[in-house]
Amino acid sequence: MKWKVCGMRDLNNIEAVAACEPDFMGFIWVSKSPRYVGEDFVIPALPVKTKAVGVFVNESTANILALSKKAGFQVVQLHGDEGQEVIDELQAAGLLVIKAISVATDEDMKGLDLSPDFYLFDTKKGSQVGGTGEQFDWSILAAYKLDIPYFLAGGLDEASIKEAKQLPGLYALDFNSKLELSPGLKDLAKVKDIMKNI
Ligand SMILES: O=C(O)c1ccccc1N[C@@H]1O[C@H](COP(=O)(O)O)[C@@H](O)[C@H]1O
Repeated sequence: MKWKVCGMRDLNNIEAVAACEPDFMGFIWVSKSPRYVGEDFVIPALPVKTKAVGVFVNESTANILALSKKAGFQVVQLHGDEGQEVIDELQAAGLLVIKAISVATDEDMKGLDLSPDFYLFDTKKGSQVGGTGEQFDWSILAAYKLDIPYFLAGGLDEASIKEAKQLPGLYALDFNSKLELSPGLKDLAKVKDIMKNI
């Protein structure tokens, strides 16, 4: 099972979490987020195994591509209304694309007709996208039949691992706010627990 730690920002904390070698580490370029890295952030060297992910909400393709070169991420996570055209442009530029879908009911799983490299299913909560710290009803995913693998997100912690692993089509677990001491700062003891149990 692959795993991702998202919402990183503090350089010492990045280094400590990177030593646990998650498969993905996420950095949030959303100015309203308490985990926003800021426009001049450059991702420090990560282990070869760990892919850097830039997280965006309705950012322009041109800005994402410019930032991917300046900041150094190979994967993009899109949490807004981005459609196939944006996904195509980012993939054509060599980026892997994760398209986030907010889920509350079975209805939210209908009409998934995009072709990202991965979907990411996250908790729907009003107008908030991402970082809710709350889980949705995972039984909705029991009927998942698409060939596109997905990340599971939304309030995941160490206690989520066993049940989540049973889900069909699951590619990776995405940990964020439940591991935090404060926004953007992960509790290393919790990260190590996950590393051991994943
Ligand atoms: O964490 C944020 O602040 C955030 C802001 C905007 C878009 C995405 C964001 N985070 C992503 O949300 C999911 C779930 O996080 P949580 O575990 O519920 O806190 C995760 O993929 C984060 O990358």
